Amino acid sequence: MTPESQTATLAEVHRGAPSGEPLLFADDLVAGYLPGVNILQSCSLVLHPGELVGIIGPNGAGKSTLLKSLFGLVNIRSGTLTLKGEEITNMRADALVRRGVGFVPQTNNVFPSLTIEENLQMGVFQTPKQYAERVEAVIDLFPELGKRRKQRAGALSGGERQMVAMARALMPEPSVLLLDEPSAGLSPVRQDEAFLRTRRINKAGVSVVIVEQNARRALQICDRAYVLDQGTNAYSGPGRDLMSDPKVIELYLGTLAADVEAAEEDHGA
Ligand SMILES: Nc1ncnc2c1ncn2[C@@H]1O[C@H](COP(=O)(O)OP(=O)(O)OP(=O)(O)O)[C@@H](O)[C@H]1O
Repeated sequence: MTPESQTATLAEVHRGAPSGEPLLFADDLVAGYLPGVNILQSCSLVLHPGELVGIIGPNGAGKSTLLKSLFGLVNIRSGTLTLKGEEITNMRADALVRRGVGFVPQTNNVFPSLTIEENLQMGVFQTPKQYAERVEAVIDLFPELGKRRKQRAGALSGGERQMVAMARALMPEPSVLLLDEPSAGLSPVRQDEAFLRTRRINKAGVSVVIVEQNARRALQICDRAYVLDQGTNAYSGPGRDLMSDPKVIELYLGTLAADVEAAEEDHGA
């Protein structure tokens, strides 16, 4: 492959990505859980400073697996992962936290027997002195948590737990935040709040990668997104471009909303 054709291919895989050195670069990852079974076949992603990048795609496409491989939780079998130009392939999660990467899992993401305050302390267990410095800035992003610091996390609703998990991940002041389906299991209103909160965190200077089932909402808030299918990159581009791309609509977003509207118009509703 000539350097020119390689550049063309890269531009296609990362359509719409800014130029310059990426903050995070996953290049051609092959990864999986069980020996001999690759879930990610050849998967790439770049995140530039200040970006909010989405990962969408059908069930089982490997979205969460890609996110976990960025945080050292799934074995990368080939390909490379770099953070600010330094290789971090298969680096352990605790080392990644020290380098400024935060991760919010989709489920089991709080310590239920600990209070909100203690959960936030766990976020900086490697650097406990940071707690006093960071806690008020983080509570500013989640004022609801400030009023309930002594409440046990196990007694909170799904949406409130999600807030605690995000707040805990923000305690060490990460430069990259990896979010696995922050809207999962929430009511539509709470989902909207989760998306707006994600955007606010991004605007506060944290670069974000978000995996989402709610593809339309994710595309509305993301600068760019990757559509995965069967463990590999299917499409990519700015969120709004993907939302109006007929192929993406047909295969991944569904046409139900448009169909319902058309049917209602036909029936004079
Ligand atoms: N811990 C695990 N051990 C073995 N296989 C797993 C494990 N976790 C996920 N997989 C497999 O990896 C594949 C991709 O799963 P993944 O959770 O990454 O998909 P996804 O795109 O996030 O799907 P969804 O939108 O349904 O959450 C699936 O076939 C799944 O069965």
